[in-house]
Amino acid sequence: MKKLTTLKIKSHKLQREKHSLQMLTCYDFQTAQMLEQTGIDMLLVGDSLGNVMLGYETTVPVSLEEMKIFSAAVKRGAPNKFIVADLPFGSYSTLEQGIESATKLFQYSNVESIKLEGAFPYQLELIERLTQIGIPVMGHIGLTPQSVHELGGYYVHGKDDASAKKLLEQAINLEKAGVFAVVLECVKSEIATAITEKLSIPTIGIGAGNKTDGQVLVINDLLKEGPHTPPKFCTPIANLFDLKKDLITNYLNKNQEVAKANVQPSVH
Ligand SMILES: Nc1nc(=O)c2c([nH]1)NC[C@@H]1CN(c3ccc(C(=O)N[C@@H](CCC(=O)O)C(=O)O)cc3)CN21
Ligand SMILES: CC(C)C(=O)C(=O)O
Ligand SMILES: [Mg+2]
Repeated sequence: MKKLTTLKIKSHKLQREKHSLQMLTCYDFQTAQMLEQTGIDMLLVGDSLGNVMLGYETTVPVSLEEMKIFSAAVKRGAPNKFIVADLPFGSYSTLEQGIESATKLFQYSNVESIKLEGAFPYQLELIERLTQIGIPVMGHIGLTPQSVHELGGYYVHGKDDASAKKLLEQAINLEKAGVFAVVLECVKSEIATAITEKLSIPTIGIGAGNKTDGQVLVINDLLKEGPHTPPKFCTPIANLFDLKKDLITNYLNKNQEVAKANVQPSVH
């Protein structure tokens, strides 16, 4: 399968009845090697790596250096996939800082594009500037986890008229600013559908119903790599945590038996 391009992604609307854009997060070399051999459209080196790879409570502590290391590893494992890397919290707090951070992440890791959260005026300007430099940008609105402390928690957005109107405006502004696609995270299904109808670029949903142009999930949630139940919008297709735990436990027990059998019984 040929690697996607921003041009192909932008024209996805023309064939959206035929194909849903499928995206999963990926953080490491070997998982990237595995996904490289699947039909997946796009990989996201999400700042959710802070949660699932590094054990941070939120995505807020994730640094640009960490994003650079994981993004470069994923690119080495999946050179023929279209890769998006998240700009982390605090790396695009001003226009100039955002340009510098995005350039560093993009150039170092060699990924195809970057993603940033929000649609405030300075962020729209940042998106315009980045696309002018040659860095494709994916937008992200609704639940923007980097703002969890400001938002006051993880919840579904677009529940009332004012919030729904704001989301639609943000999505339209992002498209005007030049994003090639936009993530709608935890957006009320009806609003996500309305945004999807309105935009000419694809929408990628997570906890936003099933009418978006594509879907993204955290791969560790999908495979249940951790001990806790994933967010309710994700139904795991496996339980790798228990599977790996049982395999290792069996291996340890077998080794103990072999070790015991090898020891000469002591004579009393
Ligand atoms: N492992 C993981 N999966 C994710 O989907 C994810 C991350 N990490 N880190 C970054 C953000 C944060 N996200 C989150 C985090 C928590 C909820 C959550 O607690 N949801 C509640 C429902 C909240 C409500 O509706 O009020 C749930 O029970 O699923 C949702 C999305 C999505 N992203
Ligand atoms: C949940 C997705 C959209 C994300 O931004 C991440 O994994 O960091
Ligand atoms: Mg993210």
